[in-house]
Amino acid sequence: MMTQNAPALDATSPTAQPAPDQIPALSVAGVSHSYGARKALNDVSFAVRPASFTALLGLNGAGKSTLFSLITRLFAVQSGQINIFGHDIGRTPGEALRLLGVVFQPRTVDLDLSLRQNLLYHAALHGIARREALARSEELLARIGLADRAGNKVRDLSGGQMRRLEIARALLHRPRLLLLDEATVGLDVKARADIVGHVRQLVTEQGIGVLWATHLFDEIAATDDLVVLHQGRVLARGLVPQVIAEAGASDVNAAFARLTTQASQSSASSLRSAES
Ligand SMILES: Nc1ncnc2c1ncn2[C@@H]1O[C@H](COP(=O)(O)OP(=O)(O)OP(=O)(O)O)[C@@H](O)[C@H]1O
Repeated sequence: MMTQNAPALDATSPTAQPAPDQIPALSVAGVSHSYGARKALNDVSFAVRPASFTALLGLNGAGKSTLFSLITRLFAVQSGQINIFGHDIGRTPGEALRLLGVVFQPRTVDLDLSLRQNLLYHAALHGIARREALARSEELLARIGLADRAGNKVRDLSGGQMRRLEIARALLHRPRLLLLDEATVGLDVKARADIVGHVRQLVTEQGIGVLWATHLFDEIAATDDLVVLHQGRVLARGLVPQVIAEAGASDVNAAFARLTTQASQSSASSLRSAES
């Protein structure tokens, strides 16, 4: 089942020139990716609206990290197209990546530097002048409640605090689209709720478009946009209540179970007919 969405969420609709406020923060259109003979993504299409929280829901191996590697240009796009606020990441990577902030699944802060040093180092990589970098670092550290720890080594922070620091770092160059790949992995319930709450505030207060990759149903809210990714394919996309209703389910958990069962049954039956 493929859930249809409001026009702004449809990456593949043949609109001529969308109005600037309708340009998706992210559009992924017909993207496939293979590692040798293994197809990790198969004709993936969806969009993230500006100032929205889009949950990308998939189990381990669904293809979430592969998709993030393509959006951030760690891998070249083999087929399909990815645009960030209308900028094709292949043809105009500078404009596209300038608008993008990323928090990867593995921890990437330097444990032996202070919080402030981590931020300043990253700001320098983005070409932000030192005085401005200092001001932005202090502002972001205050926002994540760690201003008083600015001079401490990152090693002394809790897992949740390190994640908050990584989110602050991803925001230093003031991106309009933020990708987070399983950002709450390894955190306790309270730290997870804090991180999700913080990111949701970025959407409502600063209008940032968020793509939040997760395998945890309780991180998804009724007001979110949802993309269900399973074995490299998008099984459903749309507002959460839409996806649930179209799957004939009562909640996200049940919708996911139904959609993935149907997908497994249909791939088993195509395998049987190919063999007969
Ligand atoms: N470098 C690689 N070489 C070969 N196959 C890979 C490689 N990276 C990923 N894969 C395969 O591609 C598929 C998608 O993996 P991917 O890591 O993108 O999924 P994921 O949803 O991010 O899962 P996880 O949350 O476990 O990282 C899986 O079948 C995986 O085994």
